[in-house]
Amino acid sequence: MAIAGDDSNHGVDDDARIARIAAAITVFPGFPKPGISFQDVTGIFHKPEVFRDAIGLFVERYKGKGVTLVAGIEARAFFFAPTIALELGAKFVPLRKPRKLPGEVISEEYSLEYRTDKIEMQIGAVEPNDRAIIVDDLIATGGTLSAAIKLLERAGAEVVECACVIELQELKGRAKLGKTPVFVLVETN
Ligand SMILES: O=P(O)(O)OC[C@H]1O[C@H](OP(=O)(O)OP(=O)(O)O)[C@H](O)[C@@H]1O
Ligand SMILES: Nc1ncnc2[nH]cnc12
Repeated sequence: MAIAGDDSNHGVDDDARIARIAAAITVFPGFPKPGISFQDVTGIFHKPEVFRDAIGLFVERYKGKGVTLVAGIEARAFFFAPTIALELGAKFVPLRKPRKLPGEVISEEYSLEYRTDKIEMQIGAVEPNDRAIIVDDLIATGGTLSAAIKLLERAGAEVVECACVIELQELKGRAKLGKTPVFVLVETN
């Protein structure tokens, strides 16, 4: 597993934090079905210092950038996104699987590595001047984040960037996200 390189802000302390995060990720070959090597982030939460490393790297990147909304995609982004939002003083907006959110919602369908799915968002959650980041644990084909960007933009928000812990580079998911940049901590195949 390679450690994601970044631009000028990337320091020795960042490398140490990213190395601890990479070491806490476990790969499960053949889960949830043959041919998939599942990248499991739950080990990050078994070590509070590593959880702090991950939250710190995201918060340091977005502090002072005028981010007003942090969206997180069900389910695994929910481990990270509310804490990042709290630290940034931004609102957290959950993007959920179908029929989980009450009230008026908008939805987007998408296909991913091993199935198709749909995500929904409550429309009252977003205001026209919101500057959003979208958090997820992992970008694979990019289908999920692409649908998430569409939801936020349909509701009038500006999506500043997507932020993920892991990128599966071989699947070239970033190419699906158009002009929206992606910041990742750990790159792998
Ligand atoms: O880039 P993509 O190909 O779209 O794949 C990435 C998405 O797949 C996983 O979620 P999943 O839909 O498996 O949901 P879960 O977190 O509920 O298991 C992962 O947490 C991302 O959200
Ligand atoms: N290989 C993978 N590991 C974990 N989550 C995923 N979502 C899509 N592909 C995945």
